[in-house]
Amino acid sequence: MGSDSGRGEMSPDALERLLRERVDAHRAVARKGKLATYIPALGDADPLHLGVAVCLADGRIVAAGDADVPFTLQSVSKVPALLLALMDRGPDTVFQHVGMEPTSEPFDSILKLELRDPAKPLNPMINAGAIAVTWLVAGETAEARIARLLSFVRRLCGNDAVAINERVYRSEWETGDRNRALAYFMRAIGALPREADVEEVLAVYFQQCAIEVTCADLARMGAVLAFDGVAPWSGEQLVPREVVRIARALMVTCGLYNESGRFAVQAGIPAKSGVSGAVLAAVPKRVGLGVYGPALDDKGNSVAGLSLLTDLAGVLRLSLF
Ligand SMILES: NC(=O)CC[C@H](N)C(=O)O
Repeated sequence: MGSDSGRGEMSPDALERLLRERVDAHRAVARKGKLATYIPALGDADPLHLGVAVCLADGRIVAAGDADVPFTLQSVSKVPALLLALMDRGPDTVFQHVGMEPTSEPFDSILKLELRDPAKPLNPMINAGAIAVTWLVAGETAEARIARLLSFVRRLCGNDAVAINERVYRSEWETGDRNRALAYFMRAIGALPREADVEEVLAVYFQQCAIEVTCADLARMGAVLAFDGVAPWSGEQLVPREVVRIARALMVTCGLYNESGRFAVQAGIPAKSGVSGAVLAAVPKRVGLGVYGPALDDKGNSVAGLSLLTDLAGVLRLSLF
């Protein structure tokens, strides 16, 4: 693994040994967390699973633990949705509809919106902001927008087989009252325009959350972010550099909701979590990481996943700061 911080190279074999050892050391941390059962289908996961994959500068994947267990993106999908909306509309338009400030509230909070403080969602990494961003993704119909998003995620993951988990999608569609309330409230206060079809926006949002991947897919997505929009396995520029820069900044400040500050201090890596236990991480010019550990802490972030990433950030000197 390339390093510009004086550590020199670590061979893929040595990295794999390190990952295996660190995964084993952090498995027990999962016992402190709980599955997200407010989306009933997520309750079927094994809370003790823990997997990690690293995508290197040459596109190679090194993985350990339960890295082959599939899981849904959930809030990790907020990153590709933001990238695509920025590419479709440009930053000026996107940030007319969503802010760029961190939150001290949980990811699904309505509080700040109700106080109109400000009258648009705080940032694209919380549910309200992501719903606004999903609405900004170009496409004539809900079907067209989710099709564009899915094909974009496939490109970022370097995997054409990535698909939507219909069971997880339906499970959230049937129980997603809180997101429904958020989205209708947003339309009521003008944070979504009057002409927005809220049910359609929610259909796209719930489907993007239900896109199913593995740790390797997530690690490749992280690598595209780490290498300024270029896919290391093909050399293709998938996302403009400036758009990637915006996404990485928001991942550092907002990616783990009201736990982003602690993680920035302790690990210092741009990251985005999801309630499935997914964590996407991107270390600029170094590596992309995908972590899966479905037991969550009280902020809704993978408890063992974050402790594993914090540990790896220390051992491999990955902190930006
Ligand atoms: N934090 C998350 O991963 C939330 C995503 C989930 N689909 C929701 O909207 O509630």
